[in-house]
Amino acid sequence: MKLQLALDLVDIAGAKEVVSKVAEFIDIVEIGTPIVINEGLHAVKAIKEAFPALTVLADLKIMDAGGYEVMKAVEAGADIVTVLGVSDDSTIRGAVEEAKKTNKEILVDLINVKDIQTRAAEVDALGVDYICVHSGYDHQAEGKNSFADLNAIKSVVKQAKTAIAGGIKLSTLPEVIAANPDLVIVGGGITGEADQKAAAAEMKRLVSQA
Ligand SMILES: O=C([C@H](O)CO)[C@H](O)[C@H](O)COP(=O)(O)O
Repeated sequence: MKLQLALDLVDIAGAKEVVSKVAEFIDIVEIGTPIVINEGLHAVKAIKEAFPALTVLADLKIMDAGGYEVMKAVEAGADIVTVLGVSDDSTIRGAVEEAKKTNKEILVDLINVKDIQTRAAEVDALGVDYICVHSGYDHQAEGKNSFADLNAIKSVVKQAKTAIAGGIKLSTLPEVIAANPDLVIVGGGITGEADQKAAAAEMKRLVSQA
């Protein structure tokens, strides 16, 4: 099981500062959608250049033009790029084809997908690398989480790795680990802590034991 740090509410300088504290405890660093909106793909390039040993995920949440947008993210240094599960099969197919050209990976985010079991099985058949259940900020504000969704997709996903994101904290991590995803994605559960290094270290310890 791997740990991904999601960086959302910071600029490039702030992202570098957080990663320099926790790099030894994370497997993947995510350049979150809000950073890409604020800073563009320069943020992906800056973090890859500063931390070349880390796998970098660009959370573009692609909805259309899958091949082109994956190409631009990979040019900037992304190792993994996200595409929305609600997008058309042709968008996901284009993203997968483009990523495969350079041995990069695609994570499909099932945020706002209504029938997640059916869509998870469909995108699994399209050859994506990760399928992620995700309660976004707006769902989190309504008290929702994706823990049950993870169990639901695990029974239908045969090929891809599974991932979970959305409001995961140290207190809820054991419940997430019990559902056995391949990848746990944590943003505020690390970045919002007074001692980010300690939070990341403890999360890495728990995730590594699974
Ligand atoms: O993808 C995310 C969200 O939609 C904002 O772009 C976050 O990276 C993801 O939810 C993880 O962050 P936390 O919920 O703070 O753990």
